[in-house]
Amino acid sequence: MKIAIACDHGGLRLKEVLKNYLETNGYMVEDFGTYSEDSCDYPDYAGKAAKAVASGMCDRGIVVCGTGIGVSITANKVKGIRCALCHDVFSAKATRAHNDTNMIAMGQRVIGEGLAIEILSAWLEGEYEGGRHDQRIAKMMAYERDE
Ligand SMILES: O=C(CO)[C@H](O)[C@H](O)[C@H](O)COP(=O)(O)O
Repeated sequence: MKIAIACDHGGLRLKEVLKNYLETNGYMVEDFGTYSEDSCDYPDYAGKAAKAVASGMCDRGIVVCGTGIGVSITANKVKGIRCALCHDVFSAKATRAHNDTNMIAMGQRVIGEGLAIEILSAWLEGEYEGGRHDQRIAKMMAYERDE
């Protein structure tokens, strides 16, 4: 599985931790930056990762900023993206099972590294349940087409 990852200056340290976890566990990682703690604008980086997932270049995406909010809003503006902001393991599992999310967002200023890794691991391993959730996702995605 190939994973797109991106952050702003407020998420750089956590992005590096998550990237290291992914590479250690056999995932391919495409890092869309940022690469330093110099102040920058999160849409520039979260947008690139989201487009890589939407185009099929990457299978899933992870975005990190201070709160996770700015990067998740940005990612969800890209057609085909369902990005969940998760700061607990229950939500990470539920959003794979019910929402079939293809991206996850986290905030470096909100949670610690150990919890972030547990959340990421649960999300990566989580399976979409299908069934009653199919029609809900279809209705959600229809808003992209203004239906
Ligand atoms: O987008 C955010 C808030 O929703 C992120 O937390 C950013 O990382 C944050 O806004 C950056 O703030 P800074 O004061 O420029 O470091």
